[in-house]
Amino acid sequence: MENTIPSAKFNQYPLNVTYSQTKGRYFVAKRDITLGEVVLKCLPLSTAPFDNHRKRYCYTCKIYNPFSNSFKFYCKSCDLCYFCDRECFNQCFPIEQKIDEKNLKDNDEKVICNKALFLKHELTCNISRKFSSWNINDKHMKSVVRLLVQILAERLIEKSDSKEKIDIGKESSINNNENSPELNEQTSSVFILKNSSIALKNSFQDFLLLQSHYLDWPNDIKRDWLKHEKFLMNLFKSSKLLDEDAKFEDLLHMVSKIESNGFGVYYKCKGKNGLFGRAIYPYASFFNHSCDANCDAIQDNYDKDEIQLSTLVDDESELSCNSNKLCGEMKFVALRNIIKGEELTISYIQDENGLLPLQSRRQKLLSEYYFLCQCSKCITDEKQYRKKSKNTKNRNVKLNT
Ligand SMILES: C[S@@+](CC[C@H](N)C(=O)[O-])C[C@H]1O[C@@H](n2cnc3c(N)ncnc32)[C@H](O)[C@@H]1O
Repeated sequence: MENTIPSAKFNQYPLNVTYSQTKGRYFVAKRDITLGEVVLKCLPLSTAPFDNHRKRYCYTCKIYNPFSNSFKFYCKSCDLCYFCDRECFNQCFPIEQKIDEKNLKDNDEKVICNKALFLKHELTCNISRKFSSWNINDKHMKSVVRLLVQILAERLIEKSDSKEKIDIGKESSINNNENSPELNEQTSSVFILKNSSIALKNSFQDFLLLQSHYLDWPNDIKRDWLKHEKFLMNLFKSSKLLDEDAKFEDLLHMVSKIESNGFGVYYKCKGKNGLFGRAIYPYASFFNHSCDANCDAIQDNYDKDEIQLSTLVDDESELSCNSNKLCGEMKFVALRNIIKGEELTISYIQDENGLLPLQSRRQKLLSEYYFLCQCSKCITDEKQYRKKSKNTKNRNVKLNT
């Protein structure tokens, strides 16, 4: 793990990645940081809404509208990808909106397509349909696999060199390419990749470097997953998202990486937070947990209080979110002044008032994340606890003598 410290990636931020044997890789402040300062901004590698939230989540701009029953634009084939407006829909479905460049007038806006998004949908549309037939009640398992599908599609997109930029309107072979997950060169030269944010963008390789706790899983959890080995391996291999020689254990390590490093994605509505899915931000995964965290995550994109609502046709409340398309950007801010060299941490568990006792905190982290917390608060509390129980023992010995 210490060999995989990508410190150079974080040049523009006031942090470095370092390593310790007990806590793995983690962030430290490379200078003094002041309260409220942004220490890191990241874009997600992938996001997946929970099934019952998918109709209010925009596949393109990643906005969530809790006031809408369902967005009007969606993929009828998979019924999984919904879009908040036509512009977002067009970015994912460029064929229907193809513009003949010769007929384009000077003032006409070109349709800008997000090639990576288009390819991702092409690769996952079929699998998403088959996935709906997976008859399980385990919502957690289902949502983890949904996210894994999106992440594995990233691998193929990266292989296809998605960074090439070119205008839509040139001849495309996409129509002949409907069922093939193999991405040919012509396909990849047809779109503009829209990526204007300065937030850090992760890659599939970054995901692979994340920590897995698969080997620490209790047997009953392993058994639960094993029950679905045949269905899942068939699903991933038939869609070419997994290579033929991949083993189920490889898949379970990826599942564990999602569980140990995934972030809940929240919307804020009338002052309350609601969870609508999960996402993976590999660079943000260098934040270790602390029971007295000095940083917190803010997901700007989902803050409904900052997004204008406008009433559109059919009396349906829809988002007017063009100026807010942050594509799921998450930023991390300092919760207090932090001095150079101090570890930067966030909290993985809900204990806002710091009221949970040491044993409960550690038990929660062990059962949900499979690690024994070694944060400075737990170490201090543990020392005090030991001292107290030693004093009590001594007192009891004295009383008995
Ligand atoms: C999101 S990752 C954080 C980065 C990780 N240290 C690494 O090397 O990739 C979460 C994992 O880091 C380790 N970790 C995080 N906080 C910790 C803590 N307070 N004490 C011990 N280990 C911790 C655990 O192994 C946990 O599963």
